[in-house]
Amino acid sequence: MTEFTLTDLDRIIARRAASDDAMSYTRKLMDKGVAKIAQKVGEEAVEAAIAAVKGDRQELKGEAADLLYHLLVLLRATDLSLGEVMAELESRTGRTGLEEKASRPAQ
Ligand SMILES: N=c1c2ncn([C@@H]3O[C@H](COP(=O)(O)OP(=O)(O)OP(=O)(O)O)[C@@H](O)[C@H]3O)c2ncn1[C@@H]1O[C@H](COP(=O)(O)O)[C@@H](O)[C@H]1O
Repeated sequence: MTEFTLTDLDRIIARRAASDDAMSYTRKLMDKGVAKIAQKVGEEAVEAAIAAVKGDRQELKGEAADLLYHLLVLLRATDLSLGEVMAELESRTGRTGLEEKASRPAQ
């Protein structure tokens, strides 16, 4: 199990989005704007769904990675942070962060 997280990827994306490296796919996507990034998210979501229905787990893994990467780029392009989305997900658990941490077994 890798320790690499969406937060780690989000930090990489932030650095690349702020760079002026013409070779950066992230930078190029940001330059194309929200509509193009949103289109990529839609395409990757459909490709992931098709892979799942086909039962192709290897393909689903790749498409899911593409989807998460493009979704994080979309959040950045729209000034919505990953933290805000995680807070929304946390609120749906009916718990506050403090309660969740308190209920975890001691390490
Ligand atoms: N996780 C990813 C990642 N996933 C997918 N992709 C790119 O997404 C693109 C999707 O390919 P497609 O064939 O669907 O798209 P395309 O034909 O190239 O482009 P369009 O014409 O459709 O816009 C590919 O070029 C992939 O390289 C990614 N590009 C970058 N990252 C991460 O972002 C980091 C920074 O990348 P750069 O910005 O390129 O330095 C990398 O180190 C990775 O960690």
